[in-house]
Amino acid sequence: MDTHSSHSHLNAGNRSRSSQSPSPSHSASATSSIHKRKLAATATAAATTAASEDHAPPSFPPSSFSADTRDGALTSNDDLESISARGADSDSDADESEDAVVEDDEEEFENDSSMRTFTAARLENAAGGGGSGSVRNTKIKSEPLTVKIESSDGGKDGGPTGSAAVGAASVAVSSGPGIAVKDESVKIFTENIQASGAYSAREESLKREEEAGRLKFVCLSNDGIDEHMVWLIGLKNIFARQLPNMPKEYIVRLVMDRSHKSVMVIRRNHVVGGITYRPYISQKFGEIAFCAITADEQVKGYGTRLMNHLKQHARDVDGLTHFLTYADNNAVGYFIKQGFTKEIYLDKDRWQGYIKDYDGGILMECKIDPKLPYTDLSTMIRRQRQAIDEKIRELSNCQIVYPGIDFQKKEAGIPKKVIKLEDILGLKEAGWTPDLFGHSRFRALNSSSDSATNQKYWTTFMRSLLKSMHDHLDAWPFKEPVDAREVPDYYDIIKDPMDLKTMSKRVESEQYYVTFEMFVADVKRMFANARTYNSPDTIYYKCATRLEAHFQSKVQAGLQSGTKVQP
Ligand SMILES: CC(=O)SCCNC(=O)CCNC(=O)[C@H](O)C(C)(C)COP(=O)(O)OP(=O)(O)OC[C@H]1O[C@@H](n2cnc3c(N)ncnc32)[C@H](O)[C@@H]1OP(=O)(O)O
Repeated sequence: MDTHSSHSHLNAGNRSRSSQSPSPSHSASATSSIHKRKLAATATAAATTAASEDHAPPSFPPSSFSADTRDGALTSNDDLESISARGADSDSDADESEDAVVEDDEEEFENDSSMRTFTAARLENAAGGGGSGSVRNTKIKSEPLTVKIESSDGGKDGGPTGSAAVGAASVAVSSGPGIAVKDESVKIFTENIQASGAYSAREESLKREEEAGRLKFVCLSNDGIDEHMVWLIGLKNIFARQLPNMPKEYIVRLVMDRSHKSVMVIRRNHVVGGITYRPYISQKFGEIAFCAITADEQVKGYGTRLMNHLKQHARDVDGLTHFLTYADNNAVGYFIKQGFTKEIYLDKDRWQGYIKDYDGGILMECKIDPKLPYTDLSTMIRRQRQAIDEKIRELSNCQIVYPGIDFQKKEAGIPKKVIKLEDILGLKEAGWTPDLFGHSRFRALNSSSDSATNQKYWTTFMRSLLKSMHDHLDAWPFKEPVDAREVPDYYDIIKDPMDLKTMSKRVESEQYYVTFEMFVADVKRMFANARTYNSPDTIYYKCATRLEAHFQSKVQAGLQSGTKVQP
C-alpha cells in the first residue's frame, strides 16, 4: 500500500496502521520524511464509419417559384413614396413610415465612414441595376448615399441593368417538396430507426406546415400588387430591425429595386423573414443583399428553410450556380451552416465589378448543387439514413438488445456468481465460439496441457509472486488498501487504487485474473500509484521502485523456469 499523506508535515507515525508499521530498517526515514504530494496527472482516453449510398434524387421538379424579375429596373422615388403611404406589415414596424425611416437613417449614419462606403457601394450597384448600365470596374468615391461613378466599361450584365424594366415581378407560392418519397420505399424501412437530427426535424416540421398551407415561401419583387407590396414593406421592416447597421434608406431602395428579388417566409399573411438578392443572370451568380428573420422567430429553422427555398429557386428559375454575400461578422456561423465558405472559388471574372468590396463584412460564397432537392433535403437525409440502417442490419444483428448481465460484484471486483461465457446472451449470435477463448486465457504451458492445468499453473505462479512480494522488506506500504481516514485526500488523487491484499483476493477467487497480463497490470498500477502520490524523495516512492524490481526479477525467473517460482 502506498500511504501518503496530503498534509505536508504529517509523518509516518501519524499515519501508523497496526497492520502496516514500518519495518525497523525503514522507520527512521519514514518518520522523518515529509511527504510532498505529487500531483502527477494521470489520464486515460478511450476512442463509425457509415457507408453511404448514392441517393441522388430522381428527376427533380423545378422550383415552385415562378417569379423572375431579372430585368427589373430601379424603383423610382415616387414608387417608394407611394409604397410608404400604403403602410407596412403590422407584424413588424408597422408604425414606421418610410420617410421617418429615411430621416432616422441619415442622422444615425452621418459620421460612419465605413458604412458610408458600403452604402455607396450597394447603392451604386442598385443604381446600375436600375438602368444606368454596368457597374463593372467602377470605383466609388462617395459621400453618404451619393455615388460618383468614375468609369464604366459598358454593360456586362445585360439582364439586371438593361434598359427594359420589367416592372411586373411575378409571384409564386412554394408548393411543397421538390422530391416525393414513394410509399413503397418507406415501407421497407424499419420502425425504430433513429428518427432524425435536429436539422431534419426542423426542416420536416416546417415542410409539414407548408403542406398544410399554414406557411408559405414566396419569391417576388416590386410588382405593384398590393399584397406583395405589403409583404415587401414587412420584409423591409424586419431588415431595418435586424440589420441595425444598415441604413434604412438603403434597405428600402434595394428591397424595392426591381432588379432585386426577395424570397420571403409568410405565415398567416405576415412576413416572418426573408432574403433579398440580386440575380446576375449572365454571370450565373446571385448576390445576397439582406437576410433576416424576425426577432422572436429566429433559431427555429426558418433561416435554413428560407435559404433552401432560395437555392432551389435561384437554380431552377434564375439558372444560377453560386451565391455571394457580404456576411455580417455575427452571421458568419449561420452562413457556414448553409454551405457558405469564406474561400471564394468562383472565377473572379464572373463576379468582380458586379459586387463591391467593403469593410463591413466577410465575403462568402456558396455553390448551388445542380441536383440536390433543396426544399426536401430532410426526405433525402431520411432515406439515406434508412438505407444505411437497412444495410447495417443485413450485415449485423447490432439492433437486437439483450437484457443486461448481472454484474454484481463482491469485494475486490470479484463477481458474485460465475458467469459462463456460453450463457451470455447474444455472444454466440455475434459469432463467438469457445475456441476464440484461447487468446484471452492463460497461455498454454505446452500444447498438451489442458485449460484446468494451465489455470492451476498460473494461479500457483501468481500466488507465489504475491508471497514473494509480501515477504519483501519494502512491502509494508503495499500490504493493505490505503485508509482514507488516515490519508484523506488519497482517493481524490488516486482513482484506481491497488494493494497486495486485494490482489491476493483476486488470485484466490480463481475468477478474476483470466490472463496473467491482468495480474501484471494490477501490480504495475500499485507501483504507479505510489509514484504518483508520493514524491521521489519519499520512502514510499523508493519502496515502490525496489519492490517492483524484485517483482520483475521473480517474474522473469518464473517464466524462464516454466514451472515453479521460488519466492
Ligand atoms: C448578408 C446579410 O444579411 S448578413 C446578416 C444576417 N442577418 C442577421 O444577422 C440578422 C439577425 N439574425 C437573423 O435574422 C437570423 O438569426 C438569421 C437569418 C441569421 C438565421 O435565421 P434563423 O431562422 O435564426 O436560422 P435557423 O433557425 O435556420 O438556424 C440555422 C442554424 O444556424 C445557427 N445560427 C443562426 N443564427 C446564427 C448566427 N447569427 N451565428 C451563428 N449561428 C447561427 C442556428 O443555431 C442553427 O444551427 P443548428 O442547425 O446547428 O441548430
